[in-house]
Amino acid sequence: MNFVMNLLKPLKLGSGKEGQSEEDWNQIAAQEQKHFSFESLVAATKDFHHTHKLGQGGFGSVYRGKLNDGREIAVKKLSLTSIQGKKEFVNEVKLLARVQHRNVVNLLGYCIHGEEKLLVYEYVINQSLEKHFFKSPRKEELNWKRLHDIISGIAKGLLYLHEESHSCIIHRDIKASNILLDEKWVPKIADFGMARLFPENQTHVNTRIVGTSGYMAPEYMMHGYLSKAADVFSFGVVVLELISGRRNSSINLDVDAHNLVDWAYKQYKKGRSLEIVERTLAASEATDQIAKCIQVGLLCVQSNPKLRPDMGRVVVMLSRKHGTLDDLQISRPGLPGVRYRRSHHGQGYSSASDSQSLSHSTSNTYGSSSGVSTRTTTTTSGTPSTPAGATPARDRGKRPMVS
Ligand SMILES: Nc1ncnc2c1ncn2[C@@H]1O[C@H](COP(=O)(O)OP(=O)(O)OP(=O)(O)O)[C@@H](O)[C@H]1O
Repeated sequence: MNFVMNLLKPLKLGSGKEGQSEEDWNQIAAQEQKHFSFESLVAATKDFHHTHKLGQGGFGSVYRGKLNDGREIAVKKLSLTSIQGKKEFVNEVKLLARVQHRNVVNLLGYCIHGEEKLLVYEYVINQSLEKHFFKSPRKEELNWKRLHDIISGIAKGLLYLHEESHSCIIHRDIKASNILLDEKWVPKIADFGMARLFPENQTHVNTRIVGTSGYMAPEYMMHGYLSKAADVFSFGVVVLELISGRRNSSINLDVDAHNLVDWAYKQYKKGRSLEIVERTLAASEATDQIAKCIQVGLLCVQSNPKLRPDMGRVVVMLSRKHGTLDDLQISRPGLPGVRYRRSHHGQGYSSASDSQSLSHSTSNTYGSSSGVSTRTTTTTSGTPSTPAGATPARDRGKRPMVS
């Protein structure tokens, strides 16, 4: 009963309200079920017809559909390798379905049909950031104002997942292809809870990935050290990618730099940070604001996770219309392949490059030399060494930290 009462509050049908009919209660209880029949999803997607397929992700295929009531949906058919029990799956989905924010893709419900487990999301029409922002030349509609709104929206969505939802959710795979855009270009973080639906002891699935090279914080990638700061790092990479129109892992930089993040930092140190700005954006008059956003991006990708701002601070910095961040010190960014060592002064990591020149580890497993954002799969035999007190990178990866 309490549970239903709580549900009523946001719907403004508060418990104190007189005349609450039984029908209302039933309706709300039914909504909470979040259950979709398999038949309704078959009908919505024309039997999962290939023309309805939106894409294939690490967790399964996604289909576009339309429900009888007119709602447009995206249905994710999870790969059958999930060994999670039905009850846990349902509990988890109900938990995730209560995660609701303007900048997070809405999970509408689920369906279990024999071995099949399906997730039903709101359909987000404008596809992913990745599909829009790395094209050259960019469309004029992707002007600075729009881009700034998108960056701020992602920051707010991440702040919500970290601090404002019922439990802290660390996404672990923030990247341009996991940010969808609605018809008004409002960004929505997708894939935010997939890992919660898979048990940690799951043996690896070929297609499943811990994170995406180029976006993963070095301390997480190299040592499995996971904290909210890992998402902050990935967010910083996305910011710099959107402003520059280049992928972090791209090797098409005709400059002496390991990747985009490294290049942006070097330009910043020389007082030439605006040189990384994408051509169409460079014409914008909001150069102060662009420069400030570059600084925010660079603050987020610092190698030492303790120096990165939390998302609350990021949101505040982005919302400040005037003023610079020049009083802030920005240290070296984290780079794949650089050794990280445990700080003597507390938990956390600092890179060898914080105090010395860059020293590359012998392993280049995580190097990005393909020019494409390479994804990294960790298997039982390939689990990175995990320092005491750190959350290990799991075989299944991407299990959000819940506090
Ligand atoms: N709610 C949604 N609305 C519209 N399109 C979606 C939705 N969810 C996913 N998609 C699209 O479906 C495709 C597959 O998405 P999915 O999240 O499964 O994989 P991915 O992000 O491409 O890869 P990965 O799972 O490895 O991160 C993508 O093209 C994505 O844009």
